[in-house]
Amino acid sequence: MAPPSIQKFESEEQVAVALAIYILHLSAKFIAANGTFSVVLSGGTLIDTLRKLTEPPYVSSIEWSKWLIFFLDERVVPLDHPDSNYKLAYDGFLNKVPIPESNIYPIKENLSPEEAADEYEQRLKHLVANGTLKTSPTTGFAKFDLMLVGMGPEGHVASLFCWHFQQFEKKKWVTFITDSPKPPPRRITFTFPLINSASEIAMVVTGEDAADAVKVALGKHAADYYPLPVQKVSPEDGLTWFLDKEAASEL
Ligand SMILES: O=C1O[C@H](COP(=O)(O)O)[C@@H](O)[C@H](O)[C@H]1O
Repeated sequence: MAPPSIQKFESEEQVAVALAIYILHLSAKFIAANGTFSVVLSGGTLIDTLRKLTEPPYVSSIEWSKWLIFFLDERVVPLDHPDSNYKLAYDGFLNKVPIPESNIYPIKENLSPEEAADEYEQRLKHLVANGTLKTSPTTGFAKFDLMLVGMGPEGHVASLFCWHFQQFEKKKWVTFITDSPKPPPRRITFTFPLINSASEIAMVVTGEDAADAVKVALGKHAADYYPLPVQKVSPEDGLTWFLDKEAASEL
């Protein structure tokens, strides 16, 4: 993999604009190549940073009907619950753009975390089998076009946390956690082999709370310590960090 591109901006507003332009170009590129654009969303602050895509001039420059939307991790709560990443994404982004409902893949409700993870993994495998999603020839996992990944202040990504075994999963595509250190405790999450099979990953990190973990991940001593989950993000084609001034303040 090529070294990551690290893009630093003066403000979160500038990150939002740069992210919209980056996504717009990838959307056009992948739709021209495959006819669709498969996008995986994190929850958290990332959703607000996508706001420029819903505004002129970007909103009318995208073929939204070709987008396919998946969720990098999800809290095992009803889809209309305030903790649901689907609800966050729907209220903040998805209901503002014309992506067909049938192209959006939330988790199934009323299942245990283990059942919800297995069901989502089976659905992804079915979408690979019927040609909706591509497969990585190197890993055999689904190969999403773009993952939009946020990071918690202690370096977690998706629902893969420090000191929790889910970050070491090698075979499953989607796994579950019932004791997440960040509430709510019951969640499902993509695993690192699935995350790292993506073509492109944008690590979108803003705010001073993230500065210490950004320093650990990208600073000159990054290789000296036991890696944070975020340091295991390593997609097949391209990794781009979008940082605002506060998040990059310790670099
Ligand atoms: O719990 C979660 O946290 C991370 C980071 O969220 P942020 O608010 O610090 O940006 C998020 O990426 C993940 O999807 C979410 O479930």
